[in-house]
Amino acid sequence: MLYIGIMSGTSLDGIDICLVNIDQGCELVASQYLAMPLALKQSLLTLCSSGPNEIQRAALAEQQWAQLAAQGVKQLLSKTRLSASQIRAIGSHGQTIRHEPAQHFTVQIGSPALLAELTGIAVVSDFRQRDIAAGGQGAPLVPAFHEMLFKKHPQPCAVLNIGGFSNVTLLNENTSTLGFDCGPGNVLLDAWIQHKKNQTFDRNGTWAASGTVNKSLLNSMLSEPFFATQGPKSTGRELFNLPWLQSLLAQQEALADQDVQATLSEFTAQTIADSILAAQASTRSVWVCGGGAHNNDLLQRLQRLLPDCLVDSTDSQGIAADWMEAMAFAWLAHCCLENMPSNRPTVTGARGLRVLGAIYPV
Ligand SMILES: Nc1ncnc2c1ncn2[C@@H]1O[C@H](COP(=O)(O)OP(=O)(O)OP(=O)(O)O)[C@@H](O)[C@H]1O
Ligand SMILES: CC(=O)N[C@H]1[C@@H]2OC[C@@H](O2)[C@@H](O)[C@@H]1O[C@H](C)C(=O)O
Repeated sequence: MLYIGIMSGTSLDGIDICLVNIDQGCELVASQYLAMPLALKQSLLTLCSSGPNEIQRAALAEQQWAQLAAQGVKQLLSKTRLSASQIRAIGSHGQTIRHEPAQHFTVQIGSPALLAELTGIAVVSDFRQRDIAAGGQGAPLVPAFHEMLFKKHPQPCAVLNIGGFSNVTLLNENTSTLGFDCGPGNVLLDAWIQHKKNQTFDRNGTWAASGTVNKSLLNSMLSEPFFATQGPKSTGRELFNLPWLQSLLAQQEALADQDVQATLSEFTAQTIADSILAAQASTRSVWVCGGGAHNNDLLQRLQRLLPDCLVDSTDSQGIAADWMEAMAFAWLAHCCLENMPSNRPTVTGARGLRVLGAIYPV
């Protein structure tokens, strides 16, 4: 059965759209990336913190987001010569603009009704709400998908997504799947290079590699209480953002800009390595996906901090690192339509297994 998965992640770089065939597994058929137009990126970013007239701004931004996503779906259908009627459903994550699990809410916008109307395809969306209602974090949700994809791979292993934030799934054939957000992924690296060099990201981590890690800044970042807590846990831009970094920098001696980037890269690698070792010290392979899988500097630091593990992209396992999350949301839509629970209570802390998603039929 053919499904479309759409992910618009916390990096706000763009919308990932993929076409998959779901049978026994989940096979990637085609994909389409749409860069986020600057004005929409700015509107969405502004909605990530409180401000005037939010409801109106959110309602307008989600219409623009749905128009863009629908355009991408049409491009994908035209290049694969498929018609809307051949697609069972779209699984659309939408765009997270708030994530406050401690206050029992998370907000993803993306007007699934408009997306269904514009594409003529049923849409499954609002995946996080039921898990939150059941007392869970509502994130991360990809662990069930990783569990399905990697069940035949040697375990114990970890599947690591480095997107705006990083989250890990720990698989061990003898125990229940674990998973949690490790902390920032690319979000601070992106924010710092944007602030200092007006570039959207540090390609291959070259700028970070040119700097020197500052121990004092590193330790002050690592002392953030989020890192001392065990899972279930998830995080977002509410906690880790440019002002968070700047408030720590204000307590330091002045540092060269590239040294801050190097320290951010080391910090990101260390929070990931520490959380993998704390939760599953027996891990021997770490399969990396998400945009951070392209950051050589970050992966080298991670490999150095995890000397007993093989750290490599999921590409090496035949699973496209860039499309993992979009594929996951196609599969989550399938689970919803088949009435299959897709949260993992050991990951999110929900009271039990739940079928996730709301259906917007055609
Ligand atoms: N060649 C590269 N070198 C370094 N970093 C890269 C490269 N390509 C992508 N990235 C990073 O990956 C980010 C995008 O990753 P991704 O698309 O996985 O994020 P996302 O979907 O927003 O994530 P999530 O929802 O998991 O937080 C970019 O913002 C950039 O920081
Ligand atoms: C609330 C939210 O959007 N969280 C994202 C974010 O990006 C990475 C990490 O933080 C993860 O918890 C989650 O996304 C993936 C798709 C998940 O739910 O598994």
